[in-house]
Amino acid sequence: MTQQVALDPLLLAALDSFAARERVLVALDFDGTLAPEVDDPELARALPAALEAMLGLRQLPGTTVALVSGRSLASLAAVGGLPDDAPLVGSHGLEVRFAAGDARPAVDDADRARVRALRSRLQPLVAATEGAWIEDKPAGFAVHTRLVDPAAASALATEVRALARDADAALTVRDGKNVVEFSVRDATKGDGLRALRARFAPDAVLFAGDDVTDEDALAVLEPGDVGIKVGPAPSVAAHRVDGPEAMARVLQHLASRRSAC
Ligand SMILES: O=P(O)(O)OC[C@H]1O[C@H](O[C@H]2O[C@H](CO)[C@@H](O)[C@H](O)[C@H]2O)[C@H](O)[C@@H](O)[C@@H]1O
Repeated sequence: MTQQVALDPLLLAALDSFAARERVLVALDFDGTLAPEVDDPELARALPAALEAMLGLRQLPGTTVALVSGRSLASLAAVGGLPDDAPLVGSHGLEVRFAAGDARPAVDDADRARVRALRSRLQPLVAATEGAWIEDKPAGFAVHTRLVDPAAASALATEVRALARDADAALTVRDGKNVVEFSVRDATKGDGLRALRARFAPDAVLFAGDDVTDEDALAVLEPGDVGIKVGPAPSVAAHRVDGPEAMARVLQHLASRRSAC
């Protein structure tokens, strides 16, 4: 199926140049980029072709494959499909794991107290909205509205944003796909990608993502890097693909070219 997706010639040329670099970092958003969207985040998985290509790339010399997600590190590790030693960035850049077991606590007791206080203020509103639910993360939580009637979802998003601002003016608030996220820390995926670049010292980085928060990572790419927007939304990325199936095709092409170098 993914073999039939045609990729733009300019993207193919960029992938071929990237594949020939000695040390590369392939850093990928998860939901909406590798994994099609589903109602239950715990059931999201990368498309098999994408996972196979990532696992193949990991075996090649000078090649680091990392996931960079808004999910908590624990959630990303659970659904990501990569081995335990794969680098992961969770919580939109806040939680960083370079290798198995080296993740440091991302929050302290004061952060946890702020999260608890905020959650207790917002929880009754969420509980009163059919289909809405809260996903907990180390530095905050996400209010999911995917299964909520659209008008009610919009009203809930407005209400929880206003209540949260009133409760804690220093919060970071992010809008995602059918989700509003609150964090007591303000890291971004750009911070996460910078940390990966500093640790693995690649000659070039490829980053792909579909959502607004992925723009922070795309914005810190450098000359010679490859940025790919997944989907139709506005982006600073130089390249674009339609969705996860086309992204799987990108990874297959890259794995094939790099293994031939
Ligand atoms: O940065 P990402 O890897 O793209 O993660 C962003 C958020 O993804 C998850 O929520 C989204 O995907 C769910 C599964 O497809 C979907 O049900 C939900 O509507 C989407 O918003 C995840 O649950 C969040 O924690 C991530 O921040």
